[in-house]
Amino acid sequence: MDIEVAHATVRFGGVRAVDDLSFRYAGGGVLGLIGPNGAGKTTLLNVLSGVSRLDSGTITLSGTDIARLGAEKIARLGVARTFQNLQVFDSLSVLDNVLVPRWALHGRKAADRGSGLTVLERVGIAEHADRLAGTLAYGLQRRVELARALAVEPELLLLDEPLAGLSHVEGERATRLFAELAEDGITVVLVEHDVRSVLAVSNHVVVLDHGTVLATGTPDEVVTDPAVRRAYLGEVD
Ligand SMILES: Nc1ncnc2c1ncn2[C@@H]1O[C@H](COP(=O)(O)OP(=O)(O)OP(=O)(O)O)[C@@H](O)[C@H]1O
Repeated sequence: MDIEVAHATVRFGGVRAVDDLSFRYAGGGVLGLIGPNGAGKTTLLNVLSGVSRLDSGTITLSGTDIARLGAEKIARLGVARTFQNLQVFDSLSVLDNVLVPRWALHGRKAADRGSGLTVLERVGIAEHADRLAGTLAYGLQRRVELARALAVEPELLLLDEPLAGLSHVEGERATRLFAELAEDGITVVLVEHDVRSVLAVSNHVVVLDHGTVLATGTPDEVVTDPAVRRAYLGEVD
């Protein structure tokens, strides 16, 4: 899914969380979004998914201007996301956690057990289908959350800090899965503090700072960018 952000601005009182931000991504693969704390990464995901509104500017997804659409209409365009803090229904089974969003978006017929199990298999938790989601270990709950997002069969998948709290092994497994999802044709936008993992899996990286683009390019290009090295490593020219 092609993403075009043009002069996007989101204000919170006096703070410009996103400040006249513009970039274009042709879609497919993994777009890594990195930047220091408070750079505006989550706010950008929020406007891409309709959780927050732009104050000015436009965001176009494969030709559709979403700036004034609500979250449900954006979801119907094929956009799904995960959150920094887990969004899992603790008291529902793992299977029902994926069937609820399928039913909500695609209707009752799309919410049969078999289709739910297919999604759970994709993230490797089908064996836990009938357990209450809240009883699973944290790393597995993260996978339930990812399964909930995949359940609606998105074209664009927005991941906010999906590796936070995972062990090294779980993180590597998750990163491999993101690459596979991209190979399946889903455009993945990855916001993540673990820069090494972002650089390893992304085709293209946008580095944000103070709500605007500090650098953009391939992983190799951004790591050698002097502005990025200054922002991250405190290096001087
Ligand atoms: N709801 C809000 N109300 C007020 N200020 C906010 C709100 N949400 C974000 N901000 C401010 O906007 C700026 C960008 O925040 P945002 O959470 O988008 O950054 P981030 O890059 O995701 O940061 P982090 O890496 O710490 O999650 C910060 O200065 C933040 O304090």
